[in-house]
Amino acid sequence: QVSAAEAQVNALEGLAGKQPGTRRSFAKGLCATGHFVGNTVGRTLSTAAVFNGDKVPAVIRFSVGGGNPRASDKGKSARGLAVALDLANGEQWQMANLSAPIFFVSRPEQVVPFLEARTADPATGKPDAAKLKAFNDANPDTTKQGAYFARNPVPASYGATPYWSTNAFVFSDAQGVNRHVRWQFVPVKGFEGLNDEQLKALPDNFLAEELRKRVAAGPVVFDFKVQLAEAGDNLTNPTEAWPDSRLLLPAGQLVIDKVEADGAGACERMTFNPIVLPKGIAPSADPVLNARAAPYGVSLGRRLTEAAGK
Ligand code: HEM
Repeated sequence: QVSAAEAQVNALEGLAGKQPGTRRSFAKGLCATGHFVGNTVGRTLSTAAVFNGDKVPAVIRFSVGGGNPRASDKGKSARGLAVALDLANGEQWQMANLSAPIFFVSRPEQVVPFLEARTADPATGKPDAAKLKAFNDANPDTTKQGAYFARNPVPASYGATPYWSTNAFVFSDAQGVNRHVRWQFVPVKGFEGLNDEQLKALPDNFLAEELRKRVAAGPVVFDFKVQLAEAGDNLTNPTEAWPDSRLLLPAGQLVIDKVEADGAGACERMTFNPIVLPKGIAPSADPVLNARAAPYGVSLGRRLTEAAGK
């Protein structure tokens, strides 16, 4: 009997091929460190101690989507920003955000068939086009994230693209009011994209070195912005962004001031489990969010035991 989480991780391995010792999703990446500082808006929205205004140490990982640790940095695919904040009171806030406002499935049950429809048929070495079309036709919601990446430029830097929670969370304030939110990390210096000519001139691996150079010249800073849901917004489907007209409130900043060498750093031998949250922030009922803890654990277990040669 294979659990849903094991089946999801198996399907990620099926698509990317077995890549021992690395994450089964967002396999390519590097560690960084810095800190988070919350502000008064954060304190108004949530009682979480992370917003108290003190510097909260952050372990960070930037990544490229997919299960291949040798993926090109030039792909029209996701970039990831994972953050683990160690609060002075002993709590942790872990998150794994990506460079699109939406995710590729509405429901966890779609993950395995989505990946399988894109996996090469051993007979032809290519995905079965008819199978992919049938899946897409039956699940049009799963084509929206790909369309988002296709119409947006490839980011020039890990430090110059926004990242979204995509899933909704619940912030609780001191009066006991609960608000559904989604958050974004927005680079204070703005988005930098690459045109086709610039892309051609770059090697497949440029993001890690670019980030080291950028941070050597000065800290990379993201505004942490909280988007508030209004009545009628879909709270449980991460393929549906909320309208841009929703209030978007800056509640703090993430500062990155150190980038590790390839393969080094605290982010390597841990996972970023998005339902590890401080008191004052809770998971929403989004089924995709609640399905994330188990496969992250499965992937961590597999890669750590492989790395140990077990
Ligand atoms: C049921 C749906 C999902 C499954 C099965 C899944 C699976 C995974 C797995 C297996 C990993 C590797 C974990 C590790 O080895 O540490 C991972 C990492 C990641 N996932 Fe998901 N995921 C899901 C949903 C999402 C969503 C909704 C987002 C949107 C923000 C997301 C963003 C990321 C990012 C950015 C990472 C890399 C984190 C890091 O750098 O450690 N995932 N996911």
